[in-house]
Amino acid sequence: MTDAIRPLIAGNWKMNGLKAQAAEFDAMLNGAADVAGKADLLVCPPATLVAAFAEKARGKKVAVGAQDCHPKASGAHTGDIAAEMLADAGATAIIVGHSERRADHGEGDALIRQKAEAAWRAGAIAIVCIGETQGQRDAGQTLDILRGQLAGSLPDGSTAANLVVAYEPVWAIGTGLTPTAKDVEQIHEFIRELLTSRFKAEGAKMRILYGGSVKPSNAAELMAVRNVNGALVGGASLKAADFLAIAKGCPN
Ligand SMILES: O=C[C@H](O)COP(=O)(O)O
Repeated sequence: MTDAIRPLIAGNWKMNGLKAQAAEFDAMLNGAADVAGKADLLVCPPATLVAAFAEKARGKKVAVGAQDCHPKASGAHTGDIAAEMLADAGATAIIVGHSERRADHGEGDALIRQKAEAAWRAGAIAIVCIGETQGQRDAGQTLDILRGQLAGSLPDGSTAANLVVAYEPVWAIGTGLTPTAKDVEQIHEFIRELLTSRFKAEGAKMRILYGGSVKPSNAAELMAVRNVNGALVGGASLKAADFLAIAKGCPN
């Protein structure tokens, strides 16, 4: 029964956040108990803040994650960060394949799959992002794109415990635009069918997050959609009040 899946509200701070923003994270920690009945909370700050946030979050109801990792565990890869390093800093989940990494760094499905496996190797959950661009949507290619990204990015061995899928239409990210609830329902149902077909019972239990301009004013409608098991939140996750309000919007 997919309806019994506990929602996850994950905040992706992207390339935002200095030590001074720790006060906003403190406010999230303070407010988390009020929304704990609604959803699990995860904040993915920039890598520079993972260790400090994880230390603050110890014993609290907010997990700390990271936004990307290198597929290898160590080696001569200047500027890169291994999943093991992020886990060592306290990250329990790692986002991989975000559309901004696909676009800015030319990351493809095969690399993203290796990164998801790297997250597992380090003991972290992989949050694998998929989503179509505006051009692909206009060309009627959305389902083909999503099918291909899922097939290529998700490793064999994915389970409800080690993998989360985040559907993020690229045209909805940071634009204030969102698909209609009906569109989200159809696409999440399509993703669920593919997950169940490949991963059987585990696929039926996997979380499928929606991401793209989620905010307090639209969270309740989006989170009530069948097969939407939480959100991957960008801009609105930088403010504790908005992030917590989004979690409050999850159905009981
Ligand atoms: O990872 C988060 C998504 O890219 C959504 O970003 P946004 O909430 O700012 O649209």
